[in-house]
Amino acid sequence: MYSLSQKKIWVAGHRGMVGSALVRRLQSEDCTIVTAAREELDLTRQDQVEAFVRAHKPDALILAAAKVGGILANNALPADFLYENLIIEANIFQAAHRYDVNKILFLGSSCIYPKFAQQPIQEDSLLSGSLEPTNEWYAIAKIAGIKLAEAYRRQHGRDYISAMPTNLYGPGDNFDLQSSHVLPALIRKAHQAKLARSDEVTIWGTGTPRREFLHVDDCADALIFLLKNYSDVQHVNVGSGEDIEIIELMRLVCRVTEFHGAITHDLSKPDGTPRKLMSNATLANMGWKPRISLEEGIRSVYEWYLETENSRR
Ligand SMILES: NC(=O)c1ccc[n+]([C@@H]2O[C@H](COP(=O)([O-])OP(=O)(O)OC[C@H]3O[C@@H](n4cnc5c(N)ncnc54)[C@H](OP(=O)(O)O)[C@@H]3O)[C@@H](O)[C@H]2O)c1
Ligand SMILES: C[C@@H]1O[C@H](OP(=O)(O)OP(=O)(O)OC[C@H]2O[C@@H](n3cnc4c(=O)[nH]c(N)nc43)[C@H](O)[C@@H]2O)[C@@H](O)[C@H](O)[C@@H]1O
Repeated sequence: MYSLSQKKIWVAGHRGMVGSALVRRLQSEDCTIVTAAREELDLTRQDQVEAFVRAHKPDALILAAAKVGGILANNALPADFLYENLIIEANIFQAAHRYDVNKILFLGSSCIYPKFAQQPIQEDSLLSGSLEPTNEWYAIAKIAGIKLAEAYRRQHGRDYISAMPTNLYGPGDNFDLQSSHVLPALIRKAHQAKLARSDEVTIWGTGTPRREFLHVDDCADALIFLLKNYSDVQHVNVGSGEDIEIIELMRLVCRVTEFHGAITHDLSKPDGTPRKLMSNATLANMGWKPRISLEEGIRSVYEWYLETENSRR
């Protein structure tokens, strides 16, 4: 058991969707939260990362900073997704070890697993097959992050661990229709179609791929649970244990947003991996489970979207 009491915890990426959920969750712990905005600390710059870690000497850090995006952004910007994520990870692990930060929680993603991995995906299917081409650049960088945690543990005895969250959603998500993940895009599209009194709304691809979703507040809770209770070389899946077809997800979003038109398909856009439901047995066996149902989560995010709509335009 790792106690957070009186500890200094650096949340790297605290302005992002996951980072801000982690800050909310850590506020109920007896710890000091350390943060730095990108303007004062660019994590792609080794000198800046070293100076920051040397100056602040956190007891632990959670790496929730990354170049992140949906299927189209991943496919369109392979160099950015590979380079930025690799260098952020390399800088942070190196500086943490150099200045004696003994605890890191690294965040990967369910896209690290082979495109046709057996479902539900067990942690040990990593590197057992080919990756999904639309996100292999990001996946390779995330696999490197897992291996950095493993390597520093093996070579230097560091307590560095990795968690693989499934597709996340929640307040603070990116609603840009080109670069976002599917759920914020569908909420925005359905809402805009309702306002425009349109007869239809368009989803990308066939609608047959299945995805697993977890509310970011459940994810943050699971991550703090792991930080406190887990110390091993094996990365841990963080998911809800349930998945849904994209077309069904759109129907659910239409119900929540009260858009009653038809759903059409843009087949020029990729489907990506057909299914990536992760096994959540490792976390469940440790006693953690999610609390927010998908419908409840979508309703609360839609409320958040409406409240913040004006500030986003
Ligand atoms: N969203 C998902 O569905 C999902 C699923 C699985 C895993 N994850 C993982 O969760 C983590 C966080 O994702 P997220 O959804 O919260 O993404 P996000 O909302 O885009 O947040 C990423 C954060 O990283 C910061 N950042 C990126 N590059 C930086 C740099 N060079 N220097 C300083 N800060 C930098 C961003 O800063 P700015 O605020 O300045 O842009 C932002 O605060 C990532 O590791 C991701 O792989 C996310
Ligand atoms: C969690 C992240 O998942 C990402 O994969 P992935 O689930 O396919 O990424 P998403 O962009 O969430 O797309 C999931 C599925 O939803 C479909 N989809 C339907 N309509 C839309 C839409 O309007 N916008 C978007 N974005 N999708 C849409 C999309 O074609 C794909 O089959 C990876 O690229 C990342 O690397 C990361 O792992």
